[in-house]
Amino acid sequence: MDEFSFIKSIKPRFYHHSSVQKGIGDDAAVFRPPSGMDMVTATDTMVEHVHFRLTTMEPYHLGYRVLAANLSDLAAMGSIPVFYLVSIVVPESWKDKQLRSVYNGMKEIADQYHMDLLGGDTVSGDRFVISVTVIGFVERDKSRYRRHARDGDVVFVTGTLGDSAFGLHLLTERSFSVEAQDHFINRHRMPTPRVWFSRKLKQLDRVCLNDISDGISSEANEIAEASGVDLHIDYSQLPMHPQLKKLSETNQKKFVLAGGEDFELIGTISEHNWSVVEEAARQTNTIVKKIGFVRRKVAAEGQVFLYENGKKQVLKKQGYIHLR
Ligand SMILES: Nc1ncnc2c1ncn2[C@@H]1O[C@H](COP(=O)(O)OP(=O)(O)O)[C@@H](O)[C@H]1O
Ligand SMILES: Cc1ncc(C[n+]2csc(CCOP(=O)(O)OP(=O)(O)O)c2C)c(N)n1
Ligand SMILES: [Mg+2]
Ligand SMILES: [Mg+2]
Ligand SMILES: [Mg+2]
Repeated sequence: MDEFSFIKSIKPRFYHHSSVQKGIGDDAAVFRPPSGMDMVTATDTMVEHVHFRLTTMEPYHLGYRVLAANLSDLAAMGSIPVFYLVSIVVPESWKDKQLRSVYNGMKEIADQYHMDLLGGDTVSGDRFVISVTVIGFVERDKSRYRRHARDGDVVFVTGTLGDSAFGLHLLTERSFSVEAQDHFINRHRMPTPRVWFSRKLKQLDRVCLNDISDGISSEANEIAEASGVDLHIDYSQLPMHPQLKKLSETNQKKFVLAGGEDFELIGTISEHNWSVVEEAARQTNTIVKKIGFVRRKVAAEGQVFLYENGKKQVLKKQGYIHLR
């Protein structure tokens, strides 16, 4: 199938959002943003051999996951997902069926949020790359910035940490005898962006949120830097699957602190508003756990301190870093 018939085949038959004036099929897409809302946009790319291998992911998972990663950024801003655009680089060896599966994976998660595919770009190249851009809306001035942490806040995190990286480890090491292995593999291939949880916080004036793509050590530091505060985190409070508790200390820390790709949220909020977080978690079936608190910074830059067995140490950014 050539580029043009492929584009025809993925063109949506209808749009969920009547604000779409022009979707796929012109030089660009056009939509009318609702009044009283701010527009939020993010983009994330997945590259073969960097973010996935076809030995550990089906094309369907690839599509699901790249959109989930983008939705996670919209969740971290407190926004409602609305539109997405997709650019692909496709090697000649790829079959039509594989490409279609990628789009089916994206559609699976897009439909959960009534998102419309508005456009993209198709080119051939020597390895598979997929880049997704998402567009969302958020009530004016209610975006959840990394700079919103304040002295006295509690620090919380959703879900459990390290599951995705442990899932990838099981897939690449082919060590398939671990209890609950399907849980870990599924968390790696089809992560859940915490969109509904973050939307339930919309009544609050201030919430600081960041999504965990690189590992909590990295994202906690991003909050500390952006807010100019210190985050104090208790290692024993970090939520983890019982299976991860059985690992050696070094391995456990590698997955939990620096594993990344969990697409959970780390946030801070005033102690006074904690009950709203608990209620949001209950209503959306999300696990949420307090893991520490925010204090005024003690050095020129905000830092993260990790407490473990009575010892306090600086927690540096460790997650996944490109262009090293
Ligand atoms: N190549 C780039 N050109 C322009 N902006 C970029 C580029 N890469 C990242 N950014 C911007 O830098 C910020 C941090 O990006 P990133 O660390 O990828 O965030 P996230 O982990 O949430 O995806 C974002 O505002 C993102 O849009
Ligand atoms: C084959 C393979 N190797 C390694 C990883 C692990 N990995 C790749 S990129 C990454 C970090 C997240 O990706 P990035 O592009 O930094 O996302 P962003 O922070 O922009 O959301 C991790 C943990 C993987 N998923 N697959
Ligand atoms: Mg990014
Ligand atoms: Mg992010
Ligand atoms: Mg990253």
